[in-house]
Amino acid sequence: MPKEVTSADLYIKICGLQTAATVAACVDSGVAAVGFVFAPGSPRTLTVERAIRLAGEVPETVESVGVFRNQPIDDVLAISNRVSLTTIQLHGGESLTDIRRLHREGFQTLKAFSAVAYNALSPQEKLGWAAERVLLDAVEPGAGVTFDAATLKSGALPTFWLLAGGLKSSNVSALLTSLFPRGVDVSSGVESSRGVKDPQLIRDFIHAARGAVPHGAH
Ligand SMILES: O=C(O)c1ccccc1N[C@@H]1O[C@H](COP(=O)(O)O)[C@@H](O)[C@H]1O
Repeated sequence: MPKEVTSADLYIKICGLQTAATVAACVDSGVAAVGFVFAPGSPRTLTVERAIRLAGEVPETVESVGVFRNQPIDDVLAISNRVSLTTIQLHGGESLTDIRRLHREGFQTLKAFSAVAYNALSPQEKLGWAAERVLLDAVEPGAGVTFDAATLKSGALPTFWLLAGGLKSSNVSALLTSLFPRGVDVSSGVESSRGVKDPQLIRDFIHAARGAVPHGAH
């Protein structure tokens, strides 16, 4: 996190939402982004029809993010347009060329890498991603598993990067003040059981994350 990031501009994304109540808990708490999972095989995967209804509850000031993994870019674009998403998060082997196409189509992007995969990029490859919004995660996204975050301390990181992977209200503060990402993304850590989001756990997480950084006026 650039050291000047304050509680007002810390980017907090809550992912895997499936109900109007949890969307409202996020929006009312002033998150930067809410995530809807379209990658198949997750307990959080929702239908396009339900996502359209939920995205309709998200104000323009909050990013509506679709989460995809190794799906054809034409399909990603079709879903994103139907749901009126603002942002596309990609968790597979998608390339910078794919990212640039999504930008040309008017979407913001988040490109996820496992920390292991990101660390294994060459300096030239890291340079290619340096200006993109990148999310650094554990190897299995959405599993609530942490990774050795110290491995991120030695190499070059993009200007805008988010930390994800096993975050919860009890560990987010220490990780924010140790790694200084631009923000955080959480799914499992705000669930009462796998795939089931809890509005109070969402509020607790946001409170804990904001408490870790200097106070800033909204
Ligand atoms: O949440 C999912 O099920 C999911 C499925 C496929 C790709 C990404 C997914 N979620 C992303 O996983 C990370 C961290 O999740 P967790 O907090 O460790 O459970 C986050 O970036 C979600 O957007």
